[in-house]
Amino acid sequence: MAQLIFPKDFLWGAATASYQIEGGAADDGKGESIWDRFSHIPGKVTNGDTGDVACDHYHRYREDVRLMKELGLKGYRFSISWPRVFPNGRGAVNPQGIDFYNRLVDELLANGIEPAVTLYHWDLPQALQENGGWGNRAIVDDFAAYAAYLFDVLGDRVKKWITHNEPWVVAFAGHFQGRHAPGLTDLPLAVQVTHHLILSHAKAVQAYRASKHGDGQIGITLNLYPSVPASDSESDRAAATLVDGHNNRWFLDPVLKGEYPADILRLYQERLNSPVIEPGDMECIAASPMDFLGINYYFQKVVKHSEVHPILQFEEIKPEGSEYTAMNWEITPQGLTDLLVRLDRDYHHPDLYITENGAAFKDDRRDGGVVDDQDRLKFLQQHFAAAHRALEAGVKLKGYYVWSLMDNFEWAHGYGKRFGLIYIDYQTLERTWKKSALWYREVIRDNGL
Ligand SMILES: OC[C@H]1NNC[C@@H](O)[C@@H]1O
Ligand SMILES: [Ca+2]
Repeated sequence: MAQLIFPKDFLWGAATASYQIEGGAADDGKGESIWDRFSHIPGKVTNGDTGDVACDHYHRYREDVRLMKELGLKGYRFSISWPRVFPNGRGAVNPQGIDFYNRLVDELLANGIEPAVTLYHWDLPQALQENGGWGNRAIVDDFAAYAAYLFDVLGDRVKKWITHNEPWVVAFAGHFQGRHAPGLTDLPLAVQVTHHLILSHAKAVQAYRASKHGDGQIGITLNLYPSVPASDSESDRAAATLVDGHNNRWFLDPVLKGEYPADILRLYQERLNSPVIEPGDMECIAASPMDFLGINYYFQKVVKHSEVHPILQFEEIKPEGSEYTAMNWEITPQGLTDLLVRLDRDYHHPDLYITENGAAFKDDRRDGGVVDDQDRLKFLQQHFAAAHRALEAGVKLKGYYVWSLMDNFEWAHGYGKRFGLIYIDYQTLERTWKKSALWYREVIRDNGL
């Protein structure tokens, strides 16, 4: 019998994303995405891995839904490949592309699994990137039109929508650090991209409210983490505040309070002359309240002051004696509790979903026909317990999607980093259960642990 019982109707789920699992990168009329382009540039992705085939979910989705059913998932979070639906980003729809998502949604519903759809999880149509992509303000209307089309076609059956996945990563990994598509290294541009992402989120929310199927829930997913000063020195505490502003508050404040945080806005506008905010933008953002906040949680960060960059004056440290995942991320379950309690306190008690939490480990041990991933099972156990502590503190946590349903393309790391509850053999595409999946099935059945 479980000791930690979760609320009735708590939504236990798992998450994936289109470019990471679908494959079929040029099948049935799909257009090129910026990740198709980026992953084929030599040196960008470990081992030269690409999403050409991935888990071949595009062809194997019925088998994968069957696995979700066996897992007992209540919900499944997945993303739609914009260029599979609009090969050129706008204009003509690809009927075979939207047909795939219609079939997937119907298969989920037929198996009693609630779909949660992410509109954008990084695979922008390459045709739009040719026009400047997220750096060109015209993208805001393209995104709103793309969203409105999906609300119209899928909105009768899909009642949970997420506009963006991790806008910080889209903006800064893709336009400043250069380690993600489109591989740019321009900080003022990255900040301008954050504004276009947030504005496009607001326009999509407004399009949802205006759509004939707008009776569901819509939100955004942010990658958030507590930032802890490495010492109690003034400079380290200032660095932690800067990281909290740069990674967390810059996104939380506009989507939940309708304004950018003053400290970060001043820093960016004085030092970067960015973002350009046009008259009416902030009113539009403030006038587009959402129904829930999605949180992707993996770690907390310990930061110290650093001159490594003239503006982003912080550096992460890796505490001695801690446990780390295969991504070299410190394992910090208490950070999840602290984050959830903080969000509840500082942002007026919003409905929250953990839209991603999970870990990569080597997954190189077998126990009979099952992958013996005790480290992932323990990671999830600790983080589910941490979420339960937040529930006990009154946080309105409504559900938890484990990242990920299956091993998949981990962006610049390729296929070498395995986050799945289900193991993928990339030679045969065979799916194999891991012990963490068998354990998760019990948690869902008992609604607790
Ligand atoms: O790094 C693990 C995950 N993090 N959030 C976004 C996903 O696409 C990643 O695979
Ligand atoms: Ca518009």
